[in-house]
Amino acid sequence: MRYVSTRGEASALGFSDTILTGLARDGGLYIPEQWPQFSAAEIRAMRGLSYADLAIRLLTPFVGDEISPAAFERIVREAYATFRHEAVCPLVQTGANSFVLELFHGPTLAFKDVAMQLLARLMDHVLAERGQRATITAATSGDTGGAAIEAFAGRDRTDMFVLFPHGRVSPVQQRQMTTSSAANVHALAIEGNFDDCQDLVKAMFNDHAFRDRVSLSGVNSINWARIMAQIVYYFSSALSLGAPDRPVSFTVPTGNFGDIFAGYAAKRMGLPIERLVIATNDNDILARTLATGEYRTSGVVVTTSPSMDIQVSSNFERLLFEASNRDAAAVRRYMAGLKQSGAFTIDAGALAGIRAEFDAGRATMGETAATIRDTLKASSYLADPHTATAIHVAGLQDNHTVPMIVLGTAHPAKFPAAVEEASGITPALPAWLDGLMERAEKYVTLPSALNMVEDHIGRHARATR
Ligand SMILES: Cc1ncc(COP(=O)(O)O)c(C=O)c1O
Ligand SMILES: N[C@@H](CCOP(=O)(O)O)C(=O)O
Repeated sequence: MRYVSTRGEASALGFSDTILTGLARDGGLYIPEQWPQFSAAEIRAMRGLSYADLAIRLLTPFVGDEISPAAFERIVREAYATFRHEAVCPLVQTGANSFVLELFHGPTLAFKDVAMQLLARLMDHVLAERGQRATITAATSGDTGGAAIEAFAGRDRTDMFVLFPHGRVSPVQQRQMTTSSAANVHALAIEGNFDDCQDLVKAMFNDHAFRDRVSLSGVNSINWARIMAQIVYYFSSALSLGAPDRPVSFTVPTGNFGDIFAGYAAKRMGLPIERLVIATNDNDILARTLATGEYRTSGVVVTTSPSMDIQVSSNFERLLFEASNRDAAAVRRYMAGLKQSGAFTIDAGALAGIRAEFDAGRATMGETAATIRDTLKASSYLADPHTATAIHVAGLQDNHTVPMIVLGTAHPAKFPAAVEEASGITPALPAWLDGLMERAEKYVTLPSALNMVEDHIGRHARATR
């Protein structure tokens, strides 16, 4: 399988180079040249497979022959053995035709673990085969950083630099990023918001001299392997409800658009999905875009679902590429508009294509709190604030004829203050995180300034030439 850039000006790459490269050299995101196809009979034959076996079956076409089947199988099995639930991503029924797909049984209690546990092992394998080292960056609004640190801590071939917005993550999220004792882990508190962190990471990739000097790589969902790994749970949950003979819909709490784009990819691969519903918090840029056709950024609002406090939704670029029939020039035009004026208008044909697949809705903080309370009362289910935004938005949809699966993206104990205020219950961290809040923290605070961040990374990265 080859991968092409959404901006059409970077060379196409194979799987291993794609995952090490992160952002394409033209600033675009890599996407497979074609979508692997699975027929209804092939999907039916996946029923009953373990999560790891399903992942091997679905992901092998993306990897191709660049990693041996035996090594890939070992990597997948090891990645999912880190999860504390036998099913890896269990599906819980919360209503007559409503389900929550729990994606938070990995080591850091967030859906990011599903992809990060796999990606870290894949990168390690490729770097070891090539005898190389890499400097890995991640911008985080809270969860990606913790998952990345957990997955990469202690790995000899990589140094991990996580940029998080100072004072804007939950205390549990912060401790997960700042208490690692691994020498290859560096937590950087940036004086700004998540979009500033993400801009810094993209700017480092676009500074080719710096990028080459430190062998820069990235594990945000700009990295194709993040999206790829997340495709599997769309299949696993739909299969358990009767796919391919019964379609399902998904509502996804959305920020950087990576998780829901994986659902779109699953559909392109043959999984019968009726609707993909984007759920936002008060940072509702995507809901507004679907309604008006104009993508217009505004200031980030601080909410009780901080991981979704995002304005610039990176993976929307992948959808724009697909919806405009892979017209890279159109994507370049949209992205130039975003850079120059913080806005662009989607062409009518592409917008119609997006609306044919997606719906969108918003949950305010008040609606999110009420949903946590009401869901607990109605179904004895305690949702975290991110999952609750999606439960609220799922309830606004009028098509209830097919099962609605809400993606449960974080454990409620990651956001105890918001959950307690809404429900009166303080969710406890699982035993394996005992003592997390008492451990000593280690991080540096930096202004949102490219030269200072590059200087810090350049001095600490072992891959620096
Ligand atoms: C708990 C949680 N829910 C939802 C999201 C949004 O996911 P995405 O950025 O893939 O849209 C995030 C962060 O990405 C998150 O950490
Ligand atoms: N919500 C994310 C933001 C980064 O998203 P990513 O999926 O692109 O890594 C977070 O929790 O950090």
